[in-house]
Amino acid sequence: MAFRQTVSLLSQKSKSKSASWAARQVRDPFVKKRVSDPAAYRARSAFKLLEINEKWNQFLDHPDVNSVVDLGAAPGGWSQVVADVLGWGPASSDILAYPRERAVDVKAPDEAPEPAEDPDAPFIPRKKKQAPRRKPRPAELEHFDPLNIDDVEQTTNEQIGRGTIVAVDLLKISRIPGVQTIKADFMLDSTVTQIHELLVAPGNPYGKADVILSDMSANVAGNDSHDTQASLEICESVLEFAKYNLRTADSIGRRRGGVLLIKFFEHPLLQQFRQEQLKPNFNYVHYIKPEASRSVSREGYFLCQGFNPC
Ligand SMILES: C[S@@+](CC[C@H](N)C(=O)[O-])C[C@H]1O[C@@H](n2cnc3c(N)ncnc32)[C@H](O)[C@@H]1O
Repeated sequence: MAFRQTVSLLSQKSKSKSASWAARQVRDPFVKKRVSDPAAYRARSAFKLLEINEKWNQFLDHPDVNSVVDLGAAPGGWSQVVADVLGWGPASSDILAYPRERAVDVKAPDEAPEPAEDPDAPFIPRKKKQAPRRKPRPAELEHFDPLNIDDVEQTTNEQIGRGTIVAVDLLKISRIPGVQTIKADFMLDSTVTQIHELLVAPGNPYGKADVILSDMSANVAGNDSHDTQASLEICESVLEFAKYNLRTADSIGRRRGGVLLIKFFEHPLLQQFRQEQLKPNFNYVHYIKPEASRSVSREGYFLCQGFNPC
C-alpha cells in the first residue's frame, strides 16, 4: 500500500514537472522565435551563439576564421550558425530539418560590417589569396541538391562554402552541410585525435582551429558540488585541448584572433579557473550571460579572445 502511494506521488510529481516545463516552453520568447524563424535552427541555443557573436566583435565572421570546432554540438544549433557564417548555406538548407524548396527561398542577410579592430595591430599580409567569403546566392543553392547526401560529401569549399567545421557530441548529430560530425566522448584521447585529423587540410597542415566552441554540459545531478566539479572538469579539458589545437593571436596577426567560447556553471571555483587558467592564456576574457540563456540557469559563458599561451 505504502509502495502504491509512493508510486502515485512520484507520478504526480513528474506530471506537474512536465506541465511546468510545457508552460515554460510556451512562454519562452526564444522557443517561439526558434519555431517561427525561417532559419529553422534545431535548438534554441542557436540564439545564444548568434547573440554572443553579434555583441562581441562578430568573432565568427572574420575572413581569417576557416576552421571551427564545436564541442557538445547536438542537436546542432550552434553548428548550423557556424555553417551559415562560413558560407555553407543557411540553416534552412539543412537537409533533414527542412524540405528543399525552403532552401532557395531564404534571403541572405546583409554582410556583417567589419568589426572595429585594434588600430595599432600590425598588418600581416595573407599568405594565400582567397576568394572573399560570401553567402551562396539562391541560384547557387539551386545547383546544390541538399537531398542528395553524395552532393554534400563531394562538395568542395570553392563550390558552396569554405572552411572546416568539426562537431562532436556523445549523441548523434543529423547531417548539416559543411559540418563533419564525430559521435564520441570528448574526454577520450581517441576523440581528440579524431578531431585533429579532421582539422588537417591543405591550407591547415598542423590542424589548428581558429575558433573552439564548447556548449558541453554534463547531466545536472542537482547536487551543487557534483555539478560544479563536472563543469570544472569539462572546462579544464577544453582548455587543455585549446592549448594544443587553437591558433595563436600572433600567428593570425590579430589581437582578438584565436577564440575559445566555453560554457560553465556559475561557482567561485569557476571564477578562479577564469582568473588562474584562462586569463594568463588569452588577451581578453569576458564573462557573458546571454539574454537567450534562462535567468534561472546557472550557466554562463567565458569568451576568450586572442590566444596567447603563457
Ligand atoms: C546544451 S547541449 C548543446 C546544444 C548545442 N550547442 C546546440 O546548439 O544544439 C550540451 C551537449 O553536450 C553534450 N556533452 C556532454 N558531455 C559530453 C562529452 N563528454 N563529450 C561530448 N559531448 C558531451 C551532451 O550530449 C549535449 O548534447
